[in-house]
Amino acid sequence: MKPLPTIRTFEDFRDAVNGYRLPRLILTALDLDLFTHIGTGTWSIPDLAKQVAASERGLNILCRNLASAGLLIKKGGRYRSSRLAAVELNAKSPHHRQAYVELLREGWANWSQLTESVRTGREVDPDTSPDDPAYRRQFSWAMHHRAVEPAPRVVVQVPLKGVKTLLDLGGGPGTYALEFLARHPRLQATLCDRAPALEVAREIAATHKGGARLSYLPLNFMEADVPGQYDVIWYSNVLHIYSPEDNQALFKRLVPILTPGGRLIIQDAFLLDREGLYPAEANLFAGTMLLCTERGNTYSLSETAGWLRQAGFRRVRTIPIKKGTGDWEGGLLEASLSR
Ligand SMILES: C[S@@+](CC[C@H](N)C(=O)[O-])C[C@H]1O[C@@H](n2cnc3c(N)ncnc32)[C@H](O)[C@@H]1O
Repeated sequence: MKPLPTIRTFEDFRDAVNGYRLPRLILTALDLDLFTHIGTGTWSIPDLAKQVAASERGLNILCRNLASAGLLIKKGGRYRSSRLAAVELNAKSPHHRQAYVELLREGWANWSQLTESVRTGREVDPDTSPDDPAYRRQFSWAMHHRAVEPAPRVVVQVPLKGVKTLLDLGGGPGTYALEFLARHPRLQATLCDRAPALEVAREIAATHKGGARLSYLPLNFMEADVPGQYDVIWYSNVLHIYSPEDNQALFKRLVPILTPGGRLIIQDAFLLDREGLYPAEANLFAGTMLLCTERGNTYSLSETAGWLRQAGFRRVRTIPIKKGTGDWEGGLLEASLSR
């Protein structure tokens, strides 16, 4: 995400508040399933209006704006989809990122309840259980669609020389574990998550190069101890779901399941500056955690490093990730035990 402009003048303020307009136009296109209707065809507004059951006036304004944003291409009053819209936002395409797009769409409804969440300090939908199978399946596919691009770029930058066993803790659909396996032919990996997430992972693993070396551990790791011994524990995008206390207690419980010299590697939306304000994406993501989790937040690299040292890890360092190639900005946090 590009850095957000600082708000200094009233005009900056107005522009920042008006920033909701393009997202809202895109979400309306998704509500209308516009990119699926357009498909790979070229449409006049009257024909498209009939196809999507919308007004010509409304669709004209919508499509013009989507074209100025690059999602549609306009020529002589007719519209077609951009490559991105035709391939990744079109339900008829094999590369449709359905679950992740749906998760992004839900963000609007969640963020519209932010005032209430700030007042109460509570998530917007406390009744949805993280164990609900349908919810978990859909979320796991969303996580796969989200991670499928960054995972190979990140995994090549994680040093795993000599590592035989890896635990992907809260690994969801296994996107990262499978990339580690594909890159390291002697590695065995274990994927620990809730059972419905592991079902999705099995489906993905069935068509993946490293799938045969992946084992599955259905477990709530906050409630039960994780069995086994591992050279590396990969904890990716889970830290932010939990409170500092939850994470500190977990880190202590992970020490005995690591082999001597073993490492815990954390990937998350770390805040990087002293005041905990930047990167903007990591700060904004804390809002999503307020809205969607009971106790989650985003944390600074330095406070997380402090929890790791307290848990008994001897050396804590950042694994640098080349700018623009990470799941988030700022690299990974690696904590090692003594040998
Ligand atoms: C945001 S997803 C991240 C998935 C994956 N690690 C990635 O980076 O793409 C968080 C995952 O952690 C799992 N998780 C969170 N708390 C858990 C717990 N207590 N026990 C088992 N799995 C948990 C969730 O089910 C979900 O699959």
